[in-house]
This record gives sequence, structure tokens and C-alpha cells, in this order.
Amino acid sequence: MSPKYGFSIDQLMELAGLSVASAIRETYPPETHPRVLVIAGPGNNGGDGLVAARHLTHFGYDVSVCYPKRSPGKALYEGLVTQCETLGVTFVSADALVGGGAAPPPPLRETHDVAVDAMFGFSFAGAPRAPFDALLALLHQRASPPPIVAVDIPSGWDVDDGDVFGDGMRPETLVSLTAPKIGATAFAGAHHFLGGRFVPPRMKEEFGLRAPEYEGAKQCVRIA
Ligand SMILES: NC(=O)C1=CN([C@@H]2O[C@H](COP(=O)(O)OP(=O)(O)OC[C@H]3O[C@@H](n4cnc5c(N)ncnc54)[C@H](O)[C@@H]3O)[C@@H](O)[C@H]2O)[C@@H](O)CC1
Ligand SMILES: [K+]
Repeated sequence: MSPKYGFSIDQLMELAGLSVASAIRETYPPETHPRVLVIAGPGNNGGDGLVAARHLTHFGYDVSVCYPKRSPGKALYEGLVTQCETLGVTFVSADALVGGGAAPPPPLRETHDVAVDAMFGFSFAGAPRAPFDALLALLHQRASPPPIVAVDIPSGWDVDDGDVFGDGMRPETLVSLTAPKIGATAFAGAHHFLGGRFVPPRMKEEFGLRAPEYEGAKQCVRIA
């Protein structure tokens, strides 16, 4: 976010992904929700999802990742993929989820207990392009998906104007990173957490952030 405060993107992404995994552990324990699907987009929101996938595996979940638009040559992302592969995380294609073959895949809620939406964050713009249009449809409420945990902002929502199409997905949980985005005021799901615990007091003052205090060693704090 700000080199001025000395943080690298790798560090912030690690804290972001850890806070998403922590919020999932708090809300959907592995005893009741063992199978987690992470859908990762091409940018840093997707990177947060890859980090969360690694931590969730350490927390005892059976994690699958759909990461259809990779960034070849970007060491940060290649490293995150290798880390997940080494841990035994399963990578699935978009076709396997949305049905690119002869037989349609089973409904997502039959194969996964939680879906993590890490497709797009605050840099999303315009109509979603393939294959994310089909993946977003898979998470749409009319498809009766499993509980959705959105990273930073529900994908397809405008960072300021929220669900401008009025027909987007309806995540049950949102993990806002650093500070809730203006568009997130339209979020009406059951669980809203703040994550990405790194903000020094001086930065809070500079940006006028009025974030709630984290308790003890927790990596996320419930805000609704
Ligand atoms: N403090 C911060 O700023 C931090 C931000 N992080 C994450 O970074 C996110 C922002 O990351 P980025 O700026 O990389 O952007 P995003 O991850 O929001 O998305 C950008 C990517 O999506 C693609 N894209 C945009 N609109 C599209 C469309 N309509 N259809 C298909 N593809 C589209 C772009 O080509 C680009 O590859 C935040 O929301 C947050 O999740 C964290 O990783 C770490 C800390
Ligand atoms: K998202």
C-alpha cells in the first residue's frame, strides 16, 4: 500500500491472506465445512486467495484452487502456486467447475462447503471477461452456491458504487482489508470482518482510518 511505511506487497498479501483464512476458521470450522474452494483472479486479490489457500490447508481444510489466469514470470505468484502445490492443494480448471465437457459438473454446494471469492478487488473495471463471467455466475445466488467468503470486496462490485448491476453475488461473509471500501456499505451478509493487521498508528492518522482494535493475537476483527 505504501512504501513510505516500509511494507512490501508480499508482506501485505501474506497478512491479507492470513486474515481471510482466520475469518474462515472462526466462521466455518473444518469440522463442519471441510471442503473449501478458492477462486483466484489474475491480480493481487487472487494472490490473497492463494495465501489464504495455504493457511487454510495448515488449519486442516481440504482446499481446492481455481486459478485460471496466471501471471507467468511473476515470482510472487509463481512462488505462491508452488507453495500450494507442495502442500497438496488441488488445482482445478474453470471448465471443471462450470462445465466445459460433455457431462455437466455437480452443483458446487455438493462438492464444496465454502467458496472463497478472490477474483477481483479494488481494481476491477467493466464487464467481467471470460472465464470469470462464468465463474461469477457459478457463485450467483440463483445457482444456490455454498456460503461465499468475499476477499476485500465482492467480485463484480464497484469499489465505490458497490453492486452497480444490482444482480451480483450475495456473499455470506466479507473480509475487508485494511479498511472497508465505500462500495462495501451495500454488503448485507451475516459476517463482516476487517483483516490485514498491519496499520501503524501514524498511518491511521494520515488516512483518517477509524478501525476497531484487534483482540490479542487475532488476525481479523468482526465489524458486523
Ligand atoms: N493494501 C493493499 O493495497 C493491499 C491489497 N491487496 C489486494 O489487492 C487487491 C487489488 O489488487 P490489484 O490492484 O492487483 O487488482 P485486482 O486483484 O482487483 O484485479 C486486477 C486484475 O483483474 C483484471 N481485471 C480487471 N477488471 C476485469 C474484468 N472486468 N474482467 C476480467 N479481468 C479484469 C485486471 O486485468 C488485473 O489483472 C485488493 O482488493 C486486495 O485484495 C493485498 O494483496 C495486499 C494489500
Ligand atoms: K473479491
